[in-house]
Amino acid sequence: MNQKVTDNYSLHSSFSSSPSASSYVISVGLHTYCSDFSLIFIVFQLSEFFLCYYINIPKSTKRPVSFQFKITRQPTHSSPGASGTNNTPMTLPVLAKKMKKLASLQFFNLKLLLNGESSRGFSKFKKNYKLKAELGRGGFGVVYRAVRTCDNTLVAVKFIERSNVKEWARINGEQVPMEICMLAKCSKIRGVIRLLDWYSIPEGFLIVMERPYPCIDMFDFIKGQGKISEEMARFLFRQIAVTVHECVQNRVLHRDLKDENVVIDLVTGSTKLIDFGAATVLRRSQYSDFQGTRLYCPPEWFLHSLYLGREAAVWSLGVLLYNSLNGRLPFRNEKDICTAHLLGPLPFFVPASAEVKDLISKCLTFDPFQRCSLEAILNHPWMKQPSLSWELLTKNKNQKKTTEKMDKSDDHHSETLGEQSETEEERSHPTTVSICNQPGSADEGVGSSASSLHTPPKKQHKEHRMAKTSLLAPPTSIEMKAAVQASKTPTQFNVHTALKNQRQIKKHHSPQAPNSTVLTALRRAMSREAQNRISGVFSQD
Ligand SMILES: Nc1ncnc2c1ncn2[C@@H]1O[C@H](COP(=O)(O)OP(=O)(O)OP(=O)(O)O)[C@@H](O)[C@H]1O
Repeated sequence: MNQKVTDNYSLHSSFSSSPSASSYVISVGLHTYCSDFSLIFIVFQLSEFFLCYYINIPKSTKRPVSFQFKITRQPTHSSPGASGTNNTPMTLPVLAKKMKKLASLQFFNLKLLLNGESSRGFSKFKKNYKLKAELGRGGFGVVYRAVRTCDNTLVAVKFIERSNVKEWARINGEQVPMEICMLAKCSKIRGVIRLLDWYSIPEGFLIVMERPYPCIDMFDFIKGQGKISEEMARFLFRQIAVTVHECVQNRVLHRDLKDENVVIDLVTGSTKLIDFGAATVLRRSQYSDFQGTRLYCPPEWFLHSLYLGREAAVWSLGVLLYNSLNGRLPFRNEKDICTAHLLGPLPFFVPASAEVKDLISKCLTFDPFQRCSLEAILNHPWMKQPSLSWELLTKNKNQKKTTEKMDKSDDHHSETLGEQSETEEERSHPTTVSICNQPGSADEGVGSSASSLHTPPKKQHKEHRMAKTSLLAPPTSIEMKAAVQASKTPTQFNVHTALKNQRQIKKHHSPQAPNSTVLTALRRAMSREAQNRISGVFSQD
């Protein structure tokens, strides 16, 4: 056994047992949390065993220190069936499994004991912020409205489960999800949502961000308008493109650029890029991993499972701009993404200038090496045209309606997290869907299928994107083979078979949408305060 228990602790392989085999000693390496406790003694009951932690930490230790678990069979109790025969202790694998489960939670309490109250623990969070109702959710996180109690600043709090974190980084020596690190790196960029704070709880992380008020995400904004004018699209897109360029200059690649990840301040019209959950450090070489939204993903990913950072960002911006103007995505599925260029220019469902069409086609160039650069987007003639002010752009009735709606909706969300029932919570979020091409899913009627590229059906003309996309796991090699095959031989049979196969695969690979377990985790963390108090009693001993 040599298992990683948490990011900060590891169980080493040294089991030793007494001659009577009635007790074990497990040595545990403690890598980070060193404080000036000299001895801590805690007892837990594990099945028919008592588990004792002996922790001996010299004062001001800089090096990793170790402590021991001693597991002793209860003298009064013996259960032959459960884990062995009389006088036969649990088998090592069973014991190790139980230990691992128990240890991951107990280590968190241990950290509190060693360091006193953590400055990034849940009780500190509770002291500083008042959590309110849910604001939005995606594939990997739930975002809550909250208020900073000291000055009533409105904030958004995103909870991400530890198990959903794919990439880690370090801030001041502490291991954090890459999302926090990337947000911190972009904290000075005006168009990026500002990271205010973050907290670590055993189940995951709480990211505290600024929350413009009143605000709306761009998906809802476009949906509310049906479509937005070219002037409005320019006003918003220019800010987004500048922000993406600035992120890249800070060596941050967002990798999930889409309307759902842009928040619009309805008073000023300024846009804020959110959700750095798929972000990573920008590099010159190609990437072979992807966690973003597939309908915004460039063809090279589906065909070669590789992409270059800047080039992929330009493609996503092209999808975003097309979507802003048309109220629908340009591609319905991977096959569309890989084959649309063979079928001529993309259809437009609204009148659009030649300049904006030119910019979109330059962003959505099939060959990444021929695709325009981020700088070329910023210098494109369409981007250089003067735009109206936000006040003038929003003077029409529709936009006012959206603003008023947002004002009211915030008033409605005054209930605290503890008061919100789980059924209410589930009812209020029926829109998160997978991007599998299920009938009635987000992609049905969104964008253009290969067959509809030249002759858009009249019915589609009035349809708008109704539901948000969600994150999906990267395609498997089978999926990619299917897409490549489909792009090479676009006959109805192959396409149908390939997509059917992909659907089946996706069923297994889509991450589970967060459900009430996330909320339960938060509630559990709230009640942990009580548990910590009990741990405090042990420390006094
Ligand atoms: N700082 C914020 N201010 C206002 N609204 C926000 C903020 N952060 C997130 N939201 C809302 O919450 C929604 C979900 O947030 P976010 O995209 O970060 O979650 P996610 O789980 O990573 O989503 P996805 O699966 O789309 O990547 C957003 O679409 C937006 O509506």
